[in-house]
Amino acid sequence: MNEIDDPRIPVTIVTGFLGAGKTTLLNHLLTSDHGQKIAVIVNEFGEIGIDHELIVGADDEIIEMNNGCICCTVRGDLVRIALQLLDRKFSMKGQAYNFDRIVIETTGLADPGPVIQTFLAEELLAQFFKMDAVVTLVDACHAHLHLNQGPEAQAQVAFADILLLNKSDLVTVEERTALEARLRHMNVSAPIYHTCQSTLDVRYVLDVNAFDLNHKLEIRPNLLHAHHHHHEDHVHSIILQDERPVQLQKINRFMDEWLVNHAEDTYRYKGIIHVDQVDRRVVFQGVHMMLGINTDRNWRDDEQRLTRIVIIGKNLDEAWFQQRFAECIVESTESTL
Ligand SMILES: Nc1nc2c(ncn2[C@@H]2O[C@H](COP(=O)(O)OP(=O)(O)OP(=O)(O)O)[C@@H](O)[C@H]2O)c(=O)[nH]1
Repeated sequence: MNEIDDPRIPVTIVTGFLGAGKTTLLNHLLTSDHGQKIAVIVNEFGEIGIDHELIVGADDEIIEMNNGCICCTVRGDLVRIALQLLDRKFSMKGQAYNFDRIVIETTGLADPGPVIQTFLAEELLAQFFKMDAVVTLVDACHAHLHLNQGPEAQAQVAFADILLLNKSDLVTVEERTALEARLRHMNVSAPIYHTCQSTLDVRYVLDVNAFDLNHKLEIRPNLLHAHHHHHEDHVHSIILQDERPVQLQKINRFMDEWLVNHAEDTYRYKGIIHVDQVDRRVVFQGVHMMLGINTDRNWRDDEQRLTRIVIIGKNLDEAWFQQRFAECIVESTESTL
């Protein structure tokens, strides 16, 4: 489906480690002049939430989920809340609440994967909502500490469609550059913006369709060439790319094998596939085992047909991915058969 025609309600997930600036970003989004009504879902640990007290939206609806971490115990709650919001949006009754989009702030320790999966996997949610972007706040001052400490911060970087390097007032230009290189190695496709008080033009984070790799690659084709190898982080990105067409059955087999053997370590993957004898682009994206694949528009005459796949994961065996991908490519002598 063409993203412009997509009538579904956009969902933005705001994630990031403890204290990175998530609530500050939320306030910025709620007070900026974009003319949209935002329904906010805030997930906090503990019975009594604090964050909602700190959120400034006047008209906007703030819904708290305090019964646990959004990625573990409250997935059912998330479905229920999203469906209730939907009900109110389309309700003919007096208290209809006609919001334009949802923003979900996860706890600092949440793995955003299950939240994305919920929106992809629950049929009703997938029908009415589309993932707009996962926005990950990184505390520029403490990022190395957070990233070295445990898998959560690394996973949040891996899942990001947009990375905000926040608190840039607290670090030097050299420190920022070094951190950016580290993040770029972990997540090759997310644009990185440097922010102070989580402030930036909202057009960089809302309605960007960032979950759809196609869009991003069209804007910044060189993203795929950024490659660094100088860090020890377990999370990193792999790029599979070739101008020659791939054979459908072979790429299907490759992806089956990939999901059977490597789904757990594959946080995010997105791609456009140039399939032999097919005039339309095949696009796919997924999270762990949850894969969505479809054909979208025809290749344009003025564009290079190209397969481009980005995989972000933990301890990935790049040689295996490259080799299996290479085996899917149709040699020019075969393609006319
Ligand atoms: N110096 C500096 N402080 C900032 C910046 N952005 C946010 N802060 C401060 O950092 C603290 C944490 O910001 P929050 O927005 O509450 O962070 P959070 O990610 O929502 O925090 P948790 O909900 O605890 O995970 C607050 O005191 C903010 O005022 C910034 O760019 N520079």
